[in-house]
Amino acid sequence: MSSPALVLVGPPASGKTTVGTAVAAARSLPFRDTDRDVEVETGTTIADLFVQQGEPHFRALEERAVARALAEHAGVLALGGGAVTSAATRELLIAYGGAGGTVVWLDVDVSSAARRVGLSRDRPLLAVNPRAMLRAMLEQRAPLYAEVATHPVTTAGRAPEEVVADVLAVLTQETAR
Ligand SMILES: Nc1ncnc2c1ncn2[C@@H]1O[C@H](COP(=O)(O)OP(=O)(O)OP(=O)(O)O)[C@@H](O)[C@H]1O
Ligand SMILES: O=C(O)C1=C[C@@H](O)[C@@H](O)[C@H](O)C1
Ligand SMILES: [Mg+2]
Repeated sequence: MSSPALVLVGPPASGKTTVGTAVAAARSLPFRDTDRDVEVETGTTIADLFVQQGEPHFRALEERAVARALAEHAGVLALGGGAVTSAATRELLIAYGGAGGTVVWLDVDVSSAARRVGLSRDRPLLAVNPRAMLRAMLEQRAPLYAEVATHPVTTAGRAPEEVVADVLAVLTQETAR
């Protein structure tokens, strides 16, 4: 059993994969992404899982993947954008944060997120009217990210390098405590 050096939460296109990969490289830590874990476990893509099995099935797999990664991954862990919609996952994250873990919420505004998503079709929930979906997601989920986060970090209008520097500073500050 181990626990992550850092957990990243945030909406789609907030930069979890981009920032998480860079932070992990800077600290020589392994990077893990629960979306990827679910894809490896099922041998399919998240987009196909949504279409073929439905969102509730994906959410159940995601809940298990998050619990497993929180228990065994010692590096940087990025969660799927909607992972915090599970009360069980929020409880695990709050316990991890309470025990000294670091949960960074990468916050983003609707316009930046919409621009970053562009015409990508990899995100099933954003396949139709991405801007309106992002707006609703950001509004509904902000309190959930806030509930589990130990450190909010804004990414709106900021280059990935700036966000990476902020997250590294959070880690340095937490290690010194
Ligand atoms: N701070 C930033 N400024 C501008 N573009 C960014 C920033 N962070 C990430 N991006 C770009 O936005 C896109 C989405 O980023 P990324 O895949 O890291 O987000 P994510 O949070 O992992 O999304 P998902 O929840 O879908 O996995 C990528 O093309 C990335 O290069
Ligand atoms: O925001 C969401 O609900 C999602 C985000 C992605 O990371 C994937 O987990 C999936 O596309 C659902
Ligand atoms: Mg990602």
